[in-house]
Amino acid sequence: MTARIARALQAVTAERAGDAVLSVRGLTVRFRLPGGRTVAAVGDADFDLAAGECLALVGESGCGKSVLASALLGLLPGNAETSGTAFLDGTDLLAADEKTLARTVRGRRVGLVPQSPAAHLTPVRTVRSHLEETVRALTGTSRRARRKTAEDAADRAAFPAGHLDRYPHELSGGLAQRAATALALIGDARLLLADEPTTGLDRDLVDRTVDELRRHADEGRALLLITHDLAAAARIADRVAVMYAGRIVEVAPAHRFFGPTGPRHPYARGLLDALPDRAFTPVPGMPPELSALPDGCAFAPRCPRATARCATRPEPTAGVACHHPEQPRA
Ligand SMILES: Nc1ncnc2c1ncn2[C@@H]1O[C@H](COP(=O)(O)OP(=O)(O)OP(=O)(O)O)[C@@H](O)[C@H]1O
Repeated sequence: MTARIARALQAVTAERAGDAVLSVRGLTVRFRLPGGRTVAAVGDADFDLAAGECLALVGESGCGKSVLASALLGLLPGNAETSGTAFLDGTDLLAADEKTLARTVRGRRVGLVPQSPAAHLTPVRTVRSHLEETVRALTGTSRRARRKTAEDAADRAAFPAGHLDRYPHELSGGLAQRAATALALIGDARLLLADEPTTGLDRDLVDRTVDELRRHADEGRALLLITHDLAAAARIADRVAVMYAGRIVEVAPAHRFFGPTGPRHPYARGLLDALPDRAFTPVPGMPPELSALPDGCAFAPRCPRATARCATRPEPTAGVACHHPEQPRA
């Protein structure tokens, strides 16, 4: 049996055992470019997400976080090639056909707070109309109750009631973000993918938004929070997955990741040390082009701990893909 098949079986087992709402194994996405080049946007991602759990997916811009979320919803463009498995309640999202995804997955079993909310709103409809239409499509709510359900969703996402009759072009970035969050909460999906749900919000609204997402998870749903905002991740995540150049290089419990022990992958340490309230020291250098990844560890050229051994790619061991993981700080 190949390692890949063994991992897919493991995913089905985890999901059947009821431990996982979502069980992802070997998720790989490549984009074909003109001239035969390829972009390795996501490589061999493995993770599980349980009911009531929030997993924060963090990493520098362009490392593949949004592509991973789009793959789970079957929203990748035609030049993408996807492999691996992603089981959600018995359905492999990566193998499901468009009809299944459109009728039973998107919005109903998987909610999405998209990264560019304004682009997902129809320009000629007000926010209220978006919300009420989504309530109609996703729930059996009667016409009379629709208005109230829509207003409740807006309130949960801190979208002000006085702005419900505005059109998308009349919304600030932060308001569009909150409208998108309200829309994503309506279907009560088992899995919520929130892709940068706090962009454009000030700190109070960031806290309010992520707390609402956390409450959503606490009611027995699973939340994948994709974010640059490590403070937001520290506030609500149970576990943190760090992505670098398309690969998940560490998955750690949030209390260890943000606590005195700290993460073990040197890149994860670097991300934390770059924070203004920590060492405020950026990770030197730049991430590699995803169309020209090295054979070995992609972080090695920027890594203070790299040795000749890093010319071979490290496989994840005890949650860390590194030949020279850092020792716990405490
Ligand atoms: N259709 C496409 N064709 C080729 N490459 C693509 C395509 N879509 C995305 N990519 C590439 O995939 C990589 C991962 O992009 P992705 O949007 O997932 O990054 P990200 O981690 O979400 O970044 P950010 O935090 O800025 O949103 C990027 O290098 C991007 O250029």
